[in-house]
Parts: sequence; structure tokens; C-alpha cells
Amino acid sequence: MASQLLNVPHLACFPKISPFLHHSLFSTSNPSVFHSTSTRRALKSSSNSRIIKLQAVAETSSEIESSSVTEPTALTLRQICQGYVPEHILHRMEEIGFVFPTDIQREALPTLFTGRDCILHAQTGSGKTLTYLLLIFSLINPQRSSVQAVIVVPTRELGMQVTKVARMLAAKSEIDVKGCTVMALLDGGTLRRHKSWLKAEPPAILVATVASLCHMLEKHIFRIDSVRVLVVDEVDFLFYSSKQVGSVRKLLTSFSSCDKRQTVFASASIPQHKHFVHDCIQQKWTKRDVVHVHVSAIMPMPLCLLHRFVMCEKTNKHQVLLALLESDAPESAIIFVGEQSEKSKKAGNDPSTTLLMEFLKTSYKGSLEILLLEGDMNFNSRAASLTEIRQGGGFLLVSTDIAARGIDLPETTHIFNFDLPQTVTDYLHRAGRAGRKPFSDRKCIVANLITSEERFVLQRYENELMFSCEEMML
Ligand SMILES: Nc1ncnc2c1ncn2[C@@H]1O[C@H](COP(=O)(O)OP(=O)(O)OP(=O)(O)O)[C@@H](O)[C@H]1O
Repeated sequence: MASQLLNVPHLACFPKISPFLHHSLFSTSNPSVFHSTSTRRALKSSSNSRIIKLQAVAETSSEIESSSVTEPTALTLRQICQGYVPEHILHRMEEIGFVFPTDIQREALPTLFTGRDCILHAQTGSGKTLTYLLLIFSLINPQRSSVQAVIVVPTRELGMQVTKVARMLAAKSEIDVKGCTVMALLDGGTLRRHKSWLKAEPPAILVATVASLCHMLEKHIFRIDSVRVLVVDEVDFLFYSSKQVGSVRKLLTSFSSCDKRQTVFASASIPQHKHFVHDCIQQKWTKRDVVHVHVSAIMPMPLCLLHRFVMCEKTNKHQVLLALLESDAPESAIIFVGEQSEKSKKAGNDPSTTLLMEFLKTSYKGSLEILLLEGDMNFNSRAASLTEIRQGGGFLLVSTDIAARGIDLPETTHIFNFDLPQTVTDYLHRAGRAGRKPFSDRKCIVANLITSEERFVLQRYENELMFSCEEMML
């Protein structure tokens, strides 16, 4: 296989590793060898040869060395992007506050700029969005009137967020947003309006959910062969947990026949990634020399997250949550609640989210605004909740897993798993909604409310994701 692995750990210690780990969710291709920061520093030459050298180093080095997120000697984002990304984008990027690269940006951008397909595999909150957006801005030609980049996302909420970041970067100045050619084509939108817009004045960048995108392609509203770069964000979710996997595969297959194409996949979790890379090559979804850029391979969870649990009876969870909110006084928090089962729906029960909202509205006396986000709400109410959050002020967001993927609310200091997530991957993504300020060393809390029977499930998540969870006594 011609694909390569860029394996970039940044850890001082090597905590307990379950045997399962290396063969399942977050395994590295070569788990016993890692290359160190100092070795990498010595290898800063042209990106292509660097990748090949890194591969060679990975086969010989067994050194593990601590590395902070950014090294003092590291290049700035501007230096990495100079000559590839237009000046006005670089200027905006710095105005917004993106000056130094995160690990994934530093490692992936030089490779992306060579035109190679990439799998961006790095912790939650590590800056994958900016990584692929900078690639896109390096490729699009504003003079061309066609869709040149497509970003596929699993949810409307994530689509709105990515669109906002892309538009922020594309705006030539804060008051001139006309330069923006980014369209959000998301489930629940008014497709008729988008159809005319796509035909009359195609945007350079299209951010789309799968169903809406496929609809436009099937109706020949725009052609995939004008697209230079296709990004699939939260790729493992789209492949393994959504009903749309068939459409995603079809999309990738039609893109595979385009000339001059570049494909990028991104996620903080890519289960069985060796198989995934193999499939990508076999199915021609990527070119044969696809690069798997794997940052923090031995530590899938951000170190700034502190994990805790409180053991309680199911019937007492509301009171325990209230006590935690009072004792911890989060600045902003997301409270994750399990989806209502079909059986419970049929029985006419209220969903747990509704019951919890009612409880908090009557019992919580703090100053945070209580908001709800769940799949059963209509699109306008969902958008209203997120808009309200983004207007500032502290929030307590009660949500199902709909907020677990990709949503970026950097003010979140606490995650409460009111119900334990169903899978280890869900744990990783829920927890990763906190600790999203790349250069901050502020600690954030992930608190789990569990019954005694659930302790072993949490223990399994601890083993697989390599964190330890401290018991809290109230
Ligand atoms: N170079 C940078 N400097 C400062 N902040 C950055 C930089 N790059 C990204 N960020 C910020 O980091 C936060 C997380 O970025 P982003 O949403 O891209 O994470 P992600 O890797 O896509 O996470 P997830 O896997 O959870 O989707 C955002 O608030 C973003 O603005």
C-alpha cells in the first residue's frame, strides 16, 4: 500500500493501554514505535521528503518525548501558508486570532498543499476545520464561476458552524462580506432558493449535508467534475453511524472519476483506520498515496479534560445534577441526555430531555441560561438555541448526541453525562465539546452520573480512551 502514516504523539507519559485499544478504535499502524518532537524538528525540510523520512524514523525510533502544543521555534500559520493561501485570507486569519498552528495544522498543511489526499485524524478541538479550509482557500479561483470545493457534514448544526468560519475567513474585511462565496446547503433549508442560486451564481465553496447535496447532484443542478476538493468531516460518523453511508459512498465514487481532485477526510475517531485507508484506496475514494496524519495517536483525549463520576440511583439523578451545578459553578455546560427509545415514545412517555428541562427551570437558581437542543425539535428552534448560545453569556445546554459531533462552543467548561453515552466513540466526542481552546491550559470537567451497574461500562471507556475517572462524593 502506498499510503503513509504521519504519527504525531505529544505525550509525556504512557498510561495504561488495553490490548483491545490497539486493534480497535484508536490504534496506530505501528503502535510500538513513535517519533519524538525533537526528531521531527530535525526533519523540517520539504514536505514530501519529510513524510518519507518520518516514515523511516517511525520504523526505528522508540523514543517518547513530551511536547507542548506549540513549540517556541515553530513556524507561524502565515509562514506555513505563504505562497499557497491568498494574502487577504491570511490577513483575516490573523485578525481572527489564528496566528500559530495547532499540531494538526503544522503537520498536515504542507502535505495538503502538495495536492495529496489526507485523512486528518486528531483530537477533538484540535483545529481540523481551519486545516481543511486553508487548503480550500489555496485552491479556489475566485474568477471561476463554479462550485470548486464541497464540505460534507453530518448535521445541519455543524454545517452552519463550518459555513460561518469559512465566511469569516473569506470576507475581505469586517465590513465587506460581499467577497464571500460560501453556500450552506443543509437539511431543512429552502432547497428551491438554493437551486436558483446554485445555477445563477455558483458559490466557490459549498457546505452540505449528504441528502441535500445528493439531491442537487441527481437533479444536475451542479456538476461534481467542477469540484477540486472534497472534504468529508466526521467521516467515521457518516460511514459507520448514519443511514446515509450509501449516498456518501456513491458521492465518493463519482468524485473518484474527476481529474485534478483532492479528497480530505477528518475526524477525531477513525475506528479500524488501517482498514479504512485500505478501503479508500481499493474503492478509489482517495489516490494511492493518501496520507494518514495521525496526531496524538497514543492519547485520543485532550489532556485538559478531567474526568469524574458520581455514583447515584437513577431516581436521584436530577438532584445529583443540581448539586453538581451548584458546587462546580460551571461557566457554561452541556448536559448530555440519552435519546428516547422507540418503546418509550410509543408508550407516550415524556422524553428525558423534557423532564430535565422542566426540572432545571424550576429548581436551578444559578445565572446560566437553560437551552435545549435535540433532533426532534424543528430546524428553526434548533438554530435559535445555538444562535442564543453564540450571542454570549453562560449557558446550560441540555442536548442529545446531536451536539456531540463537531459543535464548537469554546466557552464550555463542563460536560455532564446525565446518561452515559452508548459507545466509547460517543464518549470521546461528547467529552470533546469542552477543552476547545487550543493554546489554553485551563482544565475542563467531564462529570458522569452513573448507577453502580454502569461503573464497568465507564471503566471500559477509561481503558479504551486511556483516561482515569475520579470518584466524587457529594
Ligand atoms: N491555529 C489556531 N489558533 C487558535 N485557535 C484555533 C486555531 N485553530 C483552531 N482554533 C480554534 O480551536 C477550536 C476548535 O477547532 P475545530 O472546531 O476546528 O476543532 P476540530 O478539530 O474540528 O474538533 P472536532 O473533532 O471536535 O470537530 C475552534 O474554536 C477554533 O476557532
